[in-house]
Amino acid sequence: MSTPAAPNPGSAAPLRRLLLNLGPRRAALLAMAVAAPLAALIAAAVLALAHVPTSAWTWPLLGAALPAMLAAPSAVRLLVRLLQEVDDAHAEAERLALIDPLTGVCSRRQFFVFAEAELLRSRRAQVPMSVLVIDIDALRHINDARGHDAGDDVLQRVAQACRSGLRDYDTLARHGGDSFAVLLPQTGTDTAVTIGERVRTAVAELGPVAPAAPVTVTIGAATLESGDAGTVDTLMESAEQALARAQQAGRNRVATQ
Ligand SMILES: Nc1nc2c(ncn2[C@@H]2O[C@H](COP(=O)(O)OP(=O)(O)OP(=O)(O)O)[C@@H](O)[C@H]2O)c(=O)[nH]1
Repeated sequence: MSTPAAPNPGSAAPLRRLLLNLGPRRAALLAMAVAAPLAALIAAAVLALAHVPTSAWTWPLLGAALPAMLAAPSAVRLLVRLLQEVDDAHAEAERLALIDPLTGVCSRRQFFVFAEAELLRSRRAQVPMSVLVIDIDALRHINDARGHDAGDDVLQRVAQACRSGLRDYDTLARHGGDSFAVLLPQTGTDTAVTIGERVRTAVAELGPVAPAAPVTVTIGAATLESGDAGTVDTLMESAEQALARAQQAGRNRVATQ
């Protein structure tokens, strides 16, 4: 999935970089701080002209206000554009915090937000919940043999294959460089293993994506039964341990905690 390039504060000119780092609220305050004296100066000059044409203040005020009046439209346009950039940069940063830019699946951070909410829900409803940790086998070899772009392509296609094996209400997330995590709400161990097998088969059926060898994944599954004590972290640890066992047993398989 291609994503629009995010505005990069690091490469912007100093003033723009300063504004991009401000955040929308402080940027709006700064804009007001700049605009207010400008508007006051212009207003004072207009008043001086209208009411006291011969005052000693008239010509100095006009002298100061004239460049400000001439520059005002461009200054306003510039401010509006910079404020828009600040807004866009922050919207993009927020989007990147929620979504993995390479594969388009949920970010790891967002996965944990959903998992914590699901844990509360499953405790209240007294139903189990499960997670899968899906690790791509030998991605390092693919990167080394075919290059990083081929590895990226594998990651994207594996993400699509995983999605095809999941239900609409399961959440697929990028968990690490070469791994994904899946949140399976209201799901016990047997169903978690069935879904894990479906995902594993969908990936195996991709065939040889980049190198001659087909791409496969190894999956660890873990379940928090209703009534179990435990946290999202311990649940994920159990899935990681199951994954390690499946890898030791030869990869391209699903194991439970
Ligand atoms: N192309 C690409 N490679 C990545 C990305 N993130 C991590 N990797 C690569 O994934 C590989 C992970 O290596 P390992 O932890 O040894 O895992 P592996 O080679 O898949 O081996 P096993 O998982 O043990 O089967 C490394 O080569 C990383 O460079 C990414 O976003 N794109």
